[in-house]
Amino acid sequence: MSKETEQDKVAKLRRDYTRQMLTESAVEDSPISQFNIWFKQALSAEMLDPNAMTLSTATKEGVPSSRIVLFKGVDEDGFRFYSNYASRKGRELEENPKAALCFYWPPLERQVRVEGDVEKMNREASADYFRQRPRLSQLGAWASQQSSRVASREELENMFQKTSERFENKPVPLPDFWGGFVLKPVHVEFWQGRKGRLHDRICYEKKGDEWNIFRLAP
Ligand SMILES: Cc1cc2nc3c(=O)[nH]c(=O)nc-3n(C[C@H](O)[C@H](O)[C@H](O)COP(=O)(O)O)c2cc1C
Repeated sequence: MSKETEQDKVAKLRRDYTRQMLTESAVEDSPISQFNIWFKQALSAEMLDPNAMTLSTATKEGVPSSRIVLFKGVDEDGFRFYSNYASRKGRELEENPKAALCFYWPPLERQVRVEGDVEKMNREASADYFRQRPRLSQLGAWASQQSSRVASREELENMFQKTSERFENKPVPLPDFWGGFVLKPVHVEFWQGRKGRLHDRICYEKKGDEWNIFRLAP
């Protein structure tokens, strides 16, 4: 008999989802209200980084890329996050505003998917948020030309040092290349893991000002 390889072990990794269920009649009329309920439960559950979400963007040719960013709030306008406008994601959003978000909360056996168009936040709102960031993060935003090549770690640290000296004893202002984004959802899906892979998938799709609610096969 041949020995089980690491690859075989990986292929066998799975678990059953049995904790909860989700039905069309139990969800809120608005996906934002439904998200707020689930996010509150995620915050109360034992897990690291419940506010980490995968953001997927694409070039105008449709070449996709994904990375984690931190969720910073939501209201009827959309889901908020912050980044460098000149970064890869920033450049992709400039040429193609369509994007998707994905949250995964393993202890709750839940996933939330959000799709829509992304807009830049207004400067006052970005500045309000930037003021609340720790000083080191504010300096880091100035020091890092996010997603551009750097020759070495040393170069990065030198940039940080120069930035610290530049703003010594002064408040760090909002860089013009940094700020918030708002993803305005048109499609939101709530996924609850269920037994035997018969998961619940309840979706919201925007039609005018209304949200249509329907179920998808798992
Ligand atoms: C837990 C976690 C949180 C992160 N939060 C942010 C964030 O809020 N904003 C951000 O620009 N990058 C954040 N990053 C870094 C991004 O994943 C990514 O490396 C960076 O934004 C550059 O991506 P890009 O080259 O695709 O633009 C985070 C990474 C991790 C792992």
